[in-house]
Amino acid sequence: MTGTMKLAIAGVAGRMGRQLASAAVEAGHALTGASEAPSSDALGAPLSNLVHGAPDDVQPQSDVAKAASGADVWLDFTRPGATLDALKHLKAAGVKAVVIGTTGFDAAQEAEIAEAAGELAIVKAGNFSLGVNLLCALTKRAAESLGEDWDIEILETHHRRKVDAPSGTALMLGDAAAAGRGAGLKALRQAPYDGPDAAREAGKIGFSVRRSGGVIGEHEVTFGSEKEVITLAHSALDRSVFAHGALAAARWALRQPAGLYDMNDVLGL
Ligand SMILES: NC(=O)C1=CN([C@@H]2O[C@H](COP(=O)(O)OP(=O)(O)OC[C@H]3O[C@@H](n4cnc5c(N)ncnc54)[C@H](OP(=O)(O)O)[C@@H]3O)[C@@H](O)[C@H]2O)C=CC1
Ligand SMILES: O=C(O)C1=N[C@H](C(=O)O)C[C@H](O)C1
Repeated sequence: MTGTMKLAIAGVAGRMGRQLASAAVEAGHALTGASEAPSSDALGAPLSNLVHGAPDDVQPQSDVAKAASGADVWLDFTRPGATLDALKHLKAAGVKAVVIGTTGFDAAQEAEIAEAAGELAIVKAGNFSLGVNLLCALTKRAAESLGEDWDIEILETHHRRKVDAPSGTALMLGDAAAAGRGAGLKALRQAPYDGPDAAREAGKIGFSVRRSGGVIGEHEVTFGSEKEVITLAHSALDRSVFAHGALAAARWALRQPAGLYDMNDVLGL
């Protein structure tokens, strides 16, 4: 499918919400609706107040059904509770596809998303940038090639306002590394290094987290043996990379049957 998509953006006043709205306007898509938290100052004000070039006659709503009405795609980069609440209303509102960028879901919440994918085409990713998705493929490949005597460690750095840790991207990289070792991350995740008995366990995948100022997102995977270290890394220099990836995912999802997809499916990686 080419041409204009009808889009609704959840959490439109947030960092990613604004990026998504601005990328959608730039690409000529129709912004038919937007949501915000019940306490948000942005509720009821024209979307053009938030994003240059956005329509004057669309206002952020706290009611998901109203925000989603008329949209083909719901783009959601908010908080786990908000995303799950929205999923309950989207099918009835006529939405065909959903793009979820929100991170920080627990296992029970992941299961709720999988259930919603029984009736909606959902693309969910902890990172929508091309670079990070390629980095995941490279990480899997390196983990396949290197034995347990190469320690896998993942370091992520983000801005001081990020609430979840480790980042969704770090967990994607951990999943990729674990898959390369023929296992799941649940089995291979190293307990945090903290306290008097915090030695590394052979074959485990460790995570370190930094929060600092305005850093958009930096990820590093190291494979360390006794005598050499391989480092694979990615830095996001602009949030628009996530928004452009999300719009590509939206376009792709509109052509798919109901199901749960990720960026590997969209990019054919
Ligand atoms: N997958 C990817 O490529 C990327 C994912 N992310 C993820 O996206 C999420 C959002 O990140 P970011 O934009 O930086 O965060 P922000 O806090 O800037 O934005 C989130 C927005 O959602 C709003 N919100 C909260 N509850 C609701 C609700 N019930 N209904 C509607 N809106 C709501 C917030 O409002 P309020 O502030 O008033 O609570 C806020 O405006 C995070 O989970 C982050 O990790 C971020 C970048 C890329
Ligand atoms: O919260 C953020 O900002 C980001 N979140 C995503 C994550 O949790 O990995 C993606 C990106 O790194 C920015």
